[in-house]
Amino acid sequence: MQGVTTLHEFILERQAEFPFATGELSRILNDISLAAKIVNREVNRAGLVDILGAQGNVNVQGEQQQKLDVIADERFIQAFKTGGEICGIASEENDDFVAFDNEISRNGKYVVLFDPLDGSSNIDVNVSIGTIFSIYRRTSPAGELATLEDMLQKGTEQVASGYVLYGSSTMLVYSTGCGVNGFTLDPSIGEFCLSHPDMKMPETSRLYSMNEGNLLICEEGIRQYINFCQQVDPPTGRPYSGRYIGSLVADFHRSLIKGGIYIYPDTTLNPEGKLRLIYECNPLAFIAEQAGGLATTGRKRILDIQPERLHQRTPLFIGSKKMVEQVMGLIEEYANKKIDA
Ligand SMILES: O=P(O)(O)OC[C@H]1O[C@](O)(COP(=O)(O)O)[C@@H](O)[C@@H]1O
Ligand SMILES: [Mg+2]
Ligand SMILES: [Mg+2]
Repeated sequence: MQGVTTLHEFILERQAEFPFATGELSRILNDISLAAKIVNREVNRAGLVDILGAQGNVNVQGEQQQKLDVIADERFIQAFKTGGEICGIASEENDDFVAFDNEISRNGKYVVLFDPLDGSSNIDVNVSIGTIFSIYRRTSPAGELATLEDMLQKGTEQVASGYVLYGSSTMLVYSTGCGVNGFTLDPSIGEFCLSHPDMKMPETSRLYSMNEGNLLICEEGIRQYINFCQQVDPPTGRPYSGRYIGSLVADFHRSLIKGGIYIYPDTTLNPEGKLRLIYECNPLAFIAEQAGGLATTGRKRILDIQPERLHQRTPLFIGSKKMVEQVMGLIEEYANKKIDA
């Protein structure tokens, strides 16, 4: 089709750049786009069919599972089970990882870790939500069942990651380590089409994003940073504007396009932070770095963290390079002041 590149075509074009590519990763990306279209259909008609509200269970995160959390989880697991490229998965919604125990899948080279529905608190109020995914090569031998070690790899080992944003339009954004590209779903043809080639995150911006309800229970350096953003100083474009959607995917997507910083710190109530390292932070950190941004715990690079547990949480400071560097500087400065005091 003149001038339009579909996701499928783009994946095949990029695959051709890797002489030894077998097509398995390409098929996984296509499986993800198909499952995303099915979930998108459910999201779009959520108010018309009985899929709003809570499912009635509490998940391993201690959260009330929403019906759409479960539906999205099932749709993606179904997509991952069939292809044969994937030997196992881990989902934010499931207590344990799943090793696919059939002959074809046992020979699959990859594992997928995912947050099937991100922004669950926004489902019922028709605010943008998403899906986040992360793909690794297995470390266990082919032919055997996938293992916990396959799931607990450092973020630096990702071969691909991305997210789907179910918003005013539906987008799929991903990276295989050669830049970041965004595709918009054209409902009239049912195809994701290249709309945001080679995405670059601006180095700085006037947008900051944090649930300020946590300001009194996080560390001083962060309060000082938010205070800096809110100071009146026209020459530096301050006060900056606060933006907080409450769906990580949507807040991240805005930062990717317009620049900005998203902060979800550890607090006295959540000493580890809230967001999940392997389902949420690693995949977005991979995208952020590929687009020229940064992702840290406030002290350490997210992608360098060695995961120890499936549902491990971490503080997250992600976004424009200069903004993340500035808040890290303040965190260190005030932590040292506290020590010296
Ligand atoms: O309500 P809070 O504490 O601000 O947390 C909002 C954050 O929690 C999340 O909803 C957690 O993700 P899930 O919806 O997948 O559980 C993020 O999307 C969002 O950024
Ligand atoms: Mg989430
Ligand atoms: Mg979720």
